[in-house]
Amino acid sequence: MNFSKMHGLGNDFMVIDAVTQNVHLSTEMIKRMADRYTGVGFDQLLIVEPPYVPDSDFHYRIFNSDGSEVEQCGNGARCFARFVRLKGLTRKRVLKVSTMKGNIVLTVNADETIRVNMGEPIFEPSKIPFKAIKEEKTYIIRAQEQTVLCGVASMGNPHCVIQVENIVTAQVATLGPLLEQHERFPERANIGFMHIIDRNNINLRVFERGVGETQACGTGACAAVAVGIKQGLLNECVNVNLPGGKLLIEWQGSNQPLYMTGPATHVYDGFIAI
Ligand SMILES: N[C@H](CCC[C@H](N)C(=O)O)C(=O)O
Repeated sequence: MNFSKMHGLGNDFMVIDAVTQNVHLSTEMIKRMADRYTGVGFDQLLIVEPPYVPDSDFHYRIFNSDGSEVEQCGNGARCFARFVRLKGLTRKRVLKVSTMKGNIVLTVNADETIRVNMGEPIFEPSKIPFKAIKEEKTYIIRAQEQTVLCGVASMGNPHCVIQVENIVTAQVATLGPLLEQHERFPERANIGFMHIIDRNNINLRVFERGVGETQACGTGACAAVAVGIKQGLLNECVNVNLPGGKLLIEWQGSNQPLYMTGPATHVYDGFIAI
C-alpha cells in the first residue's frame, strides 16, 4: 500500500489514498504502523476517501496512534488538502470535505499555506461531551489531589483548556493524562495548556487524546482561542505559538465560523506491504 508521510508543524501523519487504492485496516494494523520503532510512526493516520455527502469533494478519516477513530484534526486537514493536490486527485484550491462529525472547507493559498473553515466552536456540555450542570466560561475539575480551572470546547473533538503562567513548567506530563481520562469527559479529551502573552498572542502545548503531547495540535489551537475569546481574554485574531511552530486563528464570536491558517509539509512517499 502506497502512503505519504506529512506533518503540520511537527504533528505528523501517515496519509493514505483510499480513492485509488483498496484500504481495509484493523485497529491492530493501525497501532502497528503507528509504532515509531517497528512501524512507519505517526501521531495520526489520515485515510482519504471518495465523497460520502453531496456537494463535497472528499471524505477523510482520522485515527490516533492508539487506533481510536476521531472526529476532527486541524493539522491533518491542512495536510489532507496538500496531499490530494500533490497526488493529482484534484486541482481545486477550495475543497469541501466531510469528516466523522461535520464538513469543513479548505482553501489552498497562493503561498501554499492552507486556510480552514473549522466551523463554529461548540460549548454546550452535552455536545462536547462534558459532564456539567450548565454551560460555563470556566469550570472547576477535581483531579486526584488537584483542583483545576479550565474552559471546555469542541471543534468536533473534545478539548479542555487550562491557563498557565509559564508554558515551560506547565504540568503537561502529569495533568495531561489525568484529565484526558477524567470521568467528566465520557469520550476522553485533548488537554491544552495556554499561556496568554497578550490579547493577540498565546503560547500553547497540547496533551492529545489517544497520543500524548504533540509538537502541535490544530483543533487544540482553535479550542484554546475560542475559550480565551469566550472568557474575554483574547481578541478575534490570535497567533498561537506551539512547540512546532505558529498557527493563525480567527474567530468573530458566536454564530460565526472559526478559521485556522497554517502550513502543511510533505516529507516522503513510501510503500508498506500489509
Ligand atoms: N488527538 C485528537 C485528534 C487529532 C487532533 C490534532 N492532531 C489536530 O491537529 O487537531 C483527538 O483525539 O481528538
